[in-house]
Amino acid sequence: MFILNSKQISEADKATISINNISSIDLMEHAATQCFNWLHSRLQGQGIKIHVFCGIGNNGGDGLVIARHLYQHGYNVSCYIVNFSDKRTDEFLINYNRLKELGEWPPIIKSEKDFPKVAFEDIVIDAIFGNGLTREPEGFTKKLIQYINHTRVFTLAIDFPSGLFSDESVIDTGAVIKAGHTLTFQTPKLAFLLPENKDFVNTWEVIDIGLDENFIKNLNPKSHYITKNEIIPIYKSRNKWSHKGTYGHSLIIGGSFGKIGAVTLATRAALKIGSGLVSAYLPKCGYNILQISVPEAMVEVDNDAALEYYNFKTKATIIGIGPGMGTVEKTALGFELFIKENKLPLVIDADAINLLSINKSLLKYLPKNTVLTPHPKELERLIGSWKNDFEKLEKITDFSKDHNVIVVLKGAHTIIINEDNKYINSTGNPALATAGSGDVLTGLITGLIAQGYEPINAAILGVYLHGKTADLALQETSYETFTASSILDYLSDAILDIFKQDMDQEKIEDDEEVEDGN
Ligand SMILES: NC(=O)C1=CN([C@@H]2O[C@H](COP(=O)(O)OP(=O)(O)OC[C@H]3O[C@@H](n4cnc5c(N)ncnc54)[C@H](OP(=O)(O)O)[C@@H]3O)[C@@H](O)[C@H]2O)[C@@H](O)CC1
Ligand SMILES: Nc1ncnc2c1ncn2[C@@H]1O[C@H](COP(=O)(O)OP(=O)(O)O)[C@@H](O)[C@H]1O
Ligand SMILES: [K+]
Repeated sequence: MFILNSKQISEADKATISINNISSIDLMEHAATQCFNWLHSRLQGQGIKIHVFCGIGNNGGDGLVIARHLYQHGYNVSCYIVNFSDKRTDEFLINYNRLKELGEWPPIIKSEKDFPKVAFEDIVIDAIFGNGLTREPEGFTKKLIQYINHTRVFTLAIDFPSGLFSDESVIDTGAVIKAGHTLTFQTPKLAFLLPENKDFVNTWEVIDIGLDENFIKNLNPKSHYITKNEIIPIYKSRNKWSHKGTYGHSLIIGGSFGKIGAVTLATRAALKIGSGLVSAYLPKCGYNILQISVPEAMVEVDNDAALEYYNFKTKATIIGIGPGMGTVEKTALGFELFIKENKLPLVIDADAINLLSINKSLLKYLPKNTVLTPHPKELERLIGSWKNDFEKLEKITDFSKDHNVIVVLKGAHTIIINEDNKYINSTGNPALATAGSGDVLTGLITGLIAQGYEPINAAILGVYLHGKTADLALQETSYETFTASSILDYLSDAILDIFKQDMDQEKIEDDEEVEDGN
């Protein structure tokens, strides 16, 4: 799924209206009716108090459509116009009149004294600002946003939590709605997927409002939200005549005394994702541990307690390096020589990233399309600090271009950056916040590259499956009891799930839905 920026959304709106011969007012009616249906199917006519706050642009227009449907269905609704400007859009005015024709005259909010009483147990619909936000809300509008947030009432945001920009950082964090849920139009917004906006964006879902898909594709958007639809074409099925040589040889390098588990987990992961052969190269102290816990793997050893010589004989297709490796001096020196001489594709994680951060002159030796998998702290050591999440993405993009590498920034929404392209993962949950889950990811990506996946596709697929295991597990286990090994227990389910069709939950409420039109 593409992620569009604010300008691209406006262009797609306009193009859809002219290409598909649909009027702007009908597009709004269709979009906002879907929001009403969403709420109606959940409330089923309950008498709960609903406050609809409408701005004076088209986001406000959506709010007016929703308010009209709510009135017509007998809900206990109050609608208000947040008069932050005397301008009005045509679509706003048409829907304002349609509401008045029902005998409902929304009061105008012009200052703090006009704020209505909102109780914790009510519902607020936030249709104040959407894609047309040009600057931070100020004055009484900002106060209203703070007032709504202060009540801690459940807030359903239409398109955007008001005050949030789609592709730039919020500076005044006191001027953004803290939405309980956001119904956003056509595509996810980059801002929803960044940790700095966690207080404003809770859960969200995309409402397909029928913008012209060909037009959107031709915009050539560089940001992608990775869901099952993007994974299906990446997945490679197996050929009847293939053999283990077809699926490559992964070599996992890492481990140090006390951290043999990290390299063991990565080795198991490379095997479990289907690498034809897997070898591990680790300090001698880990030999028995690895041979016993992963009997399918071959093992070569270095010095006793930490890597030093990197003199393995394995002829690998791909090397995954770093888990549990440590950064002691002799390991750092050996690593430097290894990187300078290595010609094989690499997946670089953990301490291998830390060693590159200490000695950045080594970056020029990395083969093109090397995959680096930092968590935020490792990233900071590598590229320096950032002022906000958008600057962080820019810095990673520059780093990716300068060094011809792919960066997998791990997090709640892991972001994969390959030059100008961003791929943001949709799967995963806090069950993955457990020791060793990053080591497993390294093994998965390595094992996929071994099988012939392009590094970028290996990163996208590996991250998606890694997250999916935790999502599937939560149907039968708790967050707490899920460990890094559980990722591998659920890996098969995650792969099989790629080809399962999801039931459309919303279909259940079909009977309740309102057709477009007033
Ligand atoms: N057919 C369509 O187009 C469809 C559109 N749809 C809906 O339209 C929404 C976009 O509508 P929109 O472009 O009218 O922008 P919106 O967010 O309502 O507000 C803009 C107004 O606010 C003003 N303003 C901005 N910042 C401000 C600030 N800090 N403080 C004060 N004022 C500020 C700005 O004025 P200006 O910046 O020019 O001063 C302008 O007057 C979109 O999110 C979706 O909900 C859907 O129905 C689908 C079909
Ligand atoms: N809240 C979360 N939601 C989704 N994924 C998460 C969450 N927390 C952690 N993860 C995932 O778990 C992994 C943790 O990796 P990392 O921090 O390197 O762990 P470790 O060093 O213990 O192996 C990453 O893939 C990350 O995306
Ligand atoms: K809004």
